Amino acid sequence: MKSKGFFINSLKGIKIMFEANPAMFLLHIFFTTIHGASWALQVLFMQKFFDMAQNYAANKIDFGTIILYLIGMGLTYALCQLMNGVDNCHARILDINVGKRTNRLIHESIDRINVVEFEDTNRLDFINKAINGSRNMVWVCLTLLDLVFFYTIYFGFMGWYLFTLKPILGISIVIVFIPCVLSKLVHVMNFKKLEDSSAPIRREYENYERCMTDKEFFKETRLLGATDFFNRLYTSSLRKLNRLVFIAQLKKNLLNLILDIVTVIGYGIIIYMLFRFVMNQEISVGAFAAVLASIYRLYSFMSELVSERIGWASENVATVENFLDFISEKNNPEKLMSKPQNYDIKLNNVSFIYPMTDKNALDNISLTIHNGQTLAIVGENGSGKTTLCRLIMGLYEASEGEVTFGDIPVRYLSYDNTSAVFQKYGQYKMTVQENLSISQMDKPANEAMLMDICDKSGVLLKDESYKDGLNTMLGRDFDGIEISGGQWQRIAIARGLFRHSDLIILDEPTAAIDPLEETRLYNDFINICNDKTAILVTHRLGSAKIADRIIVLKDGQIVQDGNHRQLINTDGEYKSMYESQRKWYSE
Ligand SMILES: Nc1ncnc2c1ncn2[C@@H]1O[C@H](COP(=O)(O)OP(=O)(O)OP(=O)(O)O)[C@@H](O)[C@H]1O
Repeated sequence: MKSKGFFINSLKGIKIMFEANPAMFLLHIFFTTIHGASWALQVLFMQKFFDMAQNYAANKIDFGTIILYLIGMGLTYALCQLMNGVDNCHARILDINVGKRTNRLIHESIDRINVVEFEDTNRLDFINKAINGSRNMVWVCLTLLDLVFFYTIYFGFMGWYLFTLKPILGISIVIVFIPCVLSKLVHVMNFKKLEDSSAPIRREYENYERCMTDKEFFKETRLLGATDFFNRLYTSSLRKLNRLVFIAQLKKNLLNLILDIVTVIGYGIIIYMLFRFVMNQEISVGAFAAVLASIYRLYSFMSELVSERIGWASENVATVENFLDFISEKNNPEKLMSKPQNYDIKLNNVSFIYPMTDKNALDNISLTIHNGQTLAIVGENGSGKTTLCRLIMGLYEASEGEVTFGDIPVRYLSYDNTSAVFQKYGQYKMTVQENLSISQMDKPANEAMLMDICDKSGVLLKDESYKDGLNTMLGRDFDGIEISGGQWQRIAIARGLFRHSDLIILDEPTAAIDPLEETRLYNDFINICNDKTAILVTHRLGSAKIADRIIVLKDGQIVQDGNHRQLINTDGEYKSMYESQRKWYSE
């Protein structure tokens, strides 16, 4: 799709900035305008002061008058510095203020998208850029606002001022600045090329660095004695990157040198012209001094605008466009309907394919799960168990066929009254109580109930590690305690059990839990789940026995369906899996 460009995206962003806080936005425009005008005023006062100083030397004015002009010039200097500070500081305050709105917009948009989109790396890339865009938006928009209300005022004034002094001065200054603008533009373009070509190498060496230093990897890397290996790979990709940067820097510096020489020659010509004009009394001494002092300022504002401001904005405007596109997407209607009473869950010829893959993860599944039933789903790795659970929860939409609760398609239903313990569960760095009651923070927590759930899930609050009971902070990030993988899993189970639900899905909830506790938990599940529909995914077939019904998945299809007794008496997938696990324990 064609990019909408800097202006259109900035205008859209400016609308969001205005809506976030109209008063603050207008105040910023006011400050920026005064800031631009203050530099123009300074040039005028400087000319006046030097002209008056000449008059004073010729005894045309008294000392008091020249002092007044000196004070006036000092005040315009002070105003410039003051407005510089106020403008910059207010821009930061505006950024924080608008940030509240952009953050909310991005979080609402993320909440609206289909969960399956997180499985698509292109889409993930887009979302990450949109998140960056939400942070960059204010600064990209401020570039446009400053261009209009600061730089245009200052450059416009200087153009007018020089032109009225001597038209040739105005024109020469523009000509002298062309090499400066060109060099900055070439630099920005080269930088972009360098970024594009170095991005994969950068990813490569960051990956090798992570393999040596990241908490997740470094123990294994050290144990395997692979540090040297990664170090070599790291050094080699760093060398490639350095070479790219060196060539880009060399080109940039050579170009800068040539263009700087052109600019210096141009300066020399302008100063010579100024000298001639003042000697011929075509311009005043004050105008000579004011122009001389302003050339440097003009140059620095020009290079700041082109290389820093516009350069940065043009590099980042694409992320702002992603942000604006993302927040205007309306792809996923809000799930609003409540579930019907005593519903059966029906899957009618359901198939599902993950984005960017070409094979169905689930293939033409038809299944009815009766209200209140406990269903175990078993099968080899990759047979589709987790995917089936996600479709039943309504997190993913079927590619073909339909999942219904009663007669209502699951995509129209809210997630209320559905609870789950995920295979990859969240480790929220919060207190035990917050971890458990995260699904109903708007209601006061029932402490007795929380304690009971902790007891049932094996979260041993009396244990000395949970020194503050329910208020114990978990995770080192916020000075909490570190707990083991199995203990985190028990917290996740407790969270799943605490949530009020008529459907609970447990996707391998006990993989990290010791066998004794696991047996106790499964025995308790029967009681905990007796008034709900429960779906349990497990690799340990001994625990599948507690279910009323077991289905066996293979290559995305149901290959067996029955209770433990029926399946164990039938030659098939379940019996062979069960026998092989049993042998492991009995031999
Ligand atoms: N994010 C994904 N993107 C693409 N394909 C995926 C993704 N997740 C799973 N798959 C594929 O879908 C199929 C089913 O995966 P699923 O995770 O549902 O299996 P599973 O039975 O739960 O496996 P396990 O027992 O290992 O947890 C597999 O072939 C897997 O490769």
